[in-house]
Amino acid sequence: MSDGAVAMNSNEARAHVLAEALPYMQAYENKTVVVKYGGHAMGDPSLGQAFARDIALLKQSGVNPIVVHGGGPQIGAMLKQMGIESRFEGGLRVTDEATVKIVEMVLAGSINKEIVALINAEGEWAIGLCGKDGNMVFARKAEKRYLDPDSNIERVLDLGFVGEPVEVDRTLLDLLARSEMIPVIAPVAPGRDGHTYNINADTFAGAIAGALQASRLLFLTDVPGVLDADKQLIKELSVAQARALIADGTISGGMIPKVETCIEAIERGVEGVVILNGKTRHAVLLELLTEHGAGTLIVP
Ligand SMILES: Nc1ncnc2c1ncn2[C@@H]1O[C@H](COP(=O)(O)OP(=O)(O)O)[C@@H](O)[C@H]1O
Ligand SMILES: CC(=O)N[C@@H](CCC(=O)OP(=O)(O)O)C(=O)O
Repeated sequence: MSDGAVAMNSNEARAHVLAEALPYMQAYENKTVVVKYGGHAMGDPSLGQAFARDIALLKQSGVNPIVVHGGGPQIGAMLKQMGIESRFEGGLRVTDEATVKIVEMVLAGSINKEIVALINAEGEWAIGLCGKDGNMVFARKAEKRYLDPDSNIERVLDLGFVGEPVEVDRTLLDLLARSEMIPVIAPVAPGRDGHTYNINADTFAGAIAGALQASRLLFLTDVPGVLDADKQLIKELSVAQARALIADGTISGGMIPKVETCIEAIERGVEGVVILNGKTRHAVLLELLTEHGAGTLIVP
């Protein structure tokens, strides 16, 4: 085959892909898509680059992408280096005063700027923020209640400086949506009490998506989606089914805040919420711009 024929074929293939993607691109034009980029989905540099390319392409296609990132494993590694042990309750990191400083340093510092740099390298203008910037998010101390099996009395777990977002001011995000900038947000926010709070990145992404009435909220993690007791992917999950899987223990650990956030986001009016594997190259584009959505779609 001549070089010309190869070029023709690859051009044809590209045209075919574009023609298929066009209706989806048009459907998302000027729409907000919040992408939660989990710490487990990061790691491999070429995957990070592919992720950044997807976000840049969305912006270039007229979509308004907003990245909220995590970094749980990276925080764990830094704490370990400093001789601090990580402890989780119901998927949330118990966060004392020393820990919250490291959390802010890792999330709003190194990870945030790495993602900003990756998107900028794709020719776009990313801007790194956390809840503190532009008074975007205020949090309050999280209250996790549980039933003490010995006394049958409801107790409150003290997780230290773990917060839950209670106020989201969209002024800055609305301003950025009208600009060339792509917001990349770390899940750290102040409280009205003057403390800094560590917020689970899923919960934070849900609050942002809810406040903006986003068209889509995507959770990029390290598993194909929500798995059943036999480790098989559940393609669609109703709110009632999701609650039952949490109650019977099929959904555990970090998947609990993720699924709870999906439920809340749907209740707040986010149009579609998907949990999918961020380790699949170009997972974001494949999910949004092709017919074959991957992962678990949560429906009312
Ligand atoms: N039913 C389930 N289906 C899929 N993953 C689950 C389930 N129950 C628990 N998990 C765990 O949840 C993890 C994803 O949550 P998390 O570690 O917080 O991810 P991320 O860092 O991407 O937010 C999976 O790697 C898996 O170990
Ligand atoms: C309160 C709480 O647990 N905060 C999380 C924040 C980071 C996060 O959520 O990161 P992933 O999305 O990678 O899990 C933590 O300290 O690990």
